[in-house]
Amino acid sequence: MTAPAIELQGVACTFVDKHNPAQRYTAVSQVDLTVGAGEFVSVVGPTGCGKSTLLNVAAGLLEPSEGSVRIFGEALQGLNRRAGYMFQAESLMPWRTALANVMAGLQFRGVAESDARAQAGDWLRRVGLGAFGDRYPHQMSGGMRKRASLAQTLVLDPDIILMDEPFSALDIQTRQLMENEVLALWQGKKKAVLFITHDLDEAIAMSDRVVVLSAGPASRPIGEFTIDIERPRDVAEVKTTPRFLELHAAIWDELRGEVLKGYQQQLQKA
Ligand SMILES: Nc1ncnc2c1ncn2[C@@H]1O[C@H](COP(=O)(O)OP(=O)(O)OP(=O)(O)O)[C@@H](O)[C@H]1O
Repeated sequence: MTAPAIELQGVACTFVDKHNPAQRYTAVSQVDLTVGAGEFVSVVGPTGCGKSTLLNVAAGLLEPSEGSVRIFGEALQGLNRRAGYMFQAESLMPWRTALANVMAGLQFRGVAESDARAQAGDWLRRVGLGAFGDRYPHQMSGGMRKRASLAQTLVLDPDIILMDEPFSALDIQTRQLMENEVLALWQGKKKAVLFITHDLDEAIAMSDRVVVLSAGPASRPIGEFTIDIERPRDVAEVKTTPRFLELHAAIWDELRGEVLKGYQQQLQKA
């Protein structure tokens, strides 16, 4: 049997309070989470519960205070070099064109310039930006910049893709286009995806499995749902199917109480 692409076991992350170093805050605790090779898993949960923390642990950007992280069966040490990331924030370098941005990762890896240029051009075409390689980020729309970021991530051919609310800044139509494009690309290559989102509709429409986190502190998975909706999917169409609505109701039932708790905590903090 192939080892899971990502396997978190008994993970806890405790932070020191910035304002009061004597205080500790345990964001997540007792987290077991796996993503199989080629599997698309979304994590949903109330605001501030620790979704990004878990993604950072899987990326090797944050060492957990407890527990273990295995990547394709091997203990993760330092950065996860089998993973590519796509975060909410802009990842493009403003002083580079779209093509130069997509080429950059390959060049850092020592790929010859002509080869890097050809591969980057190929990925720009695949994300619909073939004619825009010479544009700078400020000359592109938000959707185009996201496409370029996607090409920038996928050109490195990672076995694992980590996505933290990558489309949350986009308008709904552009967002649906991007979601469908990601699904089509994923369907072709079947990478393992760990996808963080606030949006339950998006999580269900995209994923093979949705994991629900409890409200913090010491947030942990409290529910796991297999999304048995056939593929290929169109994210807009799938939302009108009876099975989608059934799954949505079941997951929301689990999530609602936690969202309310998370909201109360935010109010108390404010
Ligand atoms: N480096 C850090 N130092 C201190 N506290 C941190 C640190 N990183 C995260 N936290 C705290 O851990 C908790 C979880 O944060 P995280 O960003 O993982 O949540 P999230 O679920 O991704 O949030 P959101 O839904 O708002 O994006 C929050 O209370 C946050 O303030």
